Amino acid sequence: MAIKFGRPIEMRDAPRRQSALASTPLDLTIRPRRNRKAEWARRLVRENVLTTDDLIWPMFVVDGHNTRTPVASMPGVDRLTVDQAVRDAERAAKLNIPCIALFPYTEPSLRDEHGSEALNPNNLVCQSVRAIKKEFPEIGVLCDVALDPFTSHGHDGLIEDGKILNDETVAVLVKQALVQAEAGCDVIAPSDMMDGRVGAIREALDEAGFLDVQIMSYAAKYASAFYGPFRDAIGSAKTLTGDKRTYQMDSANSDEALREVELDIAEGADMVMVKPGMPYLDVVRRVKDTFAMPTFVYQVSGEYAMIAGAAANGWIDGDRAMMESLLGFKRAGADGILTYFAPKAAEKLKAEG
Ligand SMILES: NCc1[nH]cc(CCC(=O)O)c1CC(=O)O
Ligand SMILES: [Mg+2]
Repeated sequence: MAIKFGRPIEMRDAPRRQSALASTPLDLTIRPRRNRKAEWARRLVRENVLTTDDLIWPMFVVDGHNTRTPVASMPGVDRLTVDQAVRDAERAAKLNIPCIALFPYTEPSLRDEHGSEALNPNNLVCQSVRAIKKEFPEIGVLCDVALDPFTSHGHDGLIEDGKILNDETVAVLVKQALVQAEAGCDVIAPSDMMDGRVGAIREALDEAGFLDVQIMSYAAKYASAFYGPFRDAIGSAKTLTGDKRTYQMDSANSDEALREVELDIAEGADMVMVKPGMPYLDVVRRVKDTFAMPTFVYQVSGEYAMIAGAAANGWIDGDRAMMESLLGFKRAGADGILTYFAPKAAEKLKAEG
């Protein structure tokens, strides 16, 4: 079911012919439509642009060989075995996408209460980083730091008596970050929302000599229903007990986002992120205006699924909705966007020249 959207209807500069619709013109000095009268004029006054430089491509990796498994709730997104992740990294490099982000689907048998597999220097993420950096050293690789892909309970941290422990979790996250840096990761991205983890990770990275490894903190990360498809993709949807509201933020708040971002900057974050994206554009704008930091936004799995799913049904024009949503992040002040649309958007931008 293809959607047909309009051929361009442009205004004419020539005086209108006599027609039944003609009437006396309104006495308007200011007619904002003049600046929209033709594509060249719209281009001239356009305030924001999306370029390939704005994109970070998140990928899911899984054990095995030469296999791509579709994620049912994310049409167009696959789980990739390491060799296939390298192929997609090649596609990213060819498209000039600056950075990719890696998320593992961990075999259920490797998940435990403490998320021990996160510290295995040969886990899927570390294998992928090594394989990708070996073939494509010029592409940036970002690694998520959190325990949820590795825990049997699906939480980002350690649990005791039903409570997520902060400081004990931070100690494990520090080790996870070091293991990833050792594997060659360029950007450490803590997504767990424990207090104090950015400072602890920065200190440990510096002590270990990883002075140039950047930290992009998921600084204002909300407890969101839009993470559903991601949890399918990494296999934590079925195992997750309860919700993440004691560590991820309440969606009613935005002053709190500023306090969270301020702390992460003080602790050494090089870049900050707001997540999810579309329901939180106001937060992106406030963060950018307040701190003038490199500010990123994550268009999360549920946002992707809404657009890709509606497009697959022929309910919206998928390409246009994709580009409009990405430009919206730029307009809100984001310097970059983590989005599953990255390869598609980059291809479109390339084709448009
Ligand atoms: N801490 C893990 C993590 N890192 C990124 C996402 C979500 C990304 C997406 O939905 O696309 C999540 C899920 C969660 O917090 O439950
Ligand atoms: Mg915080």
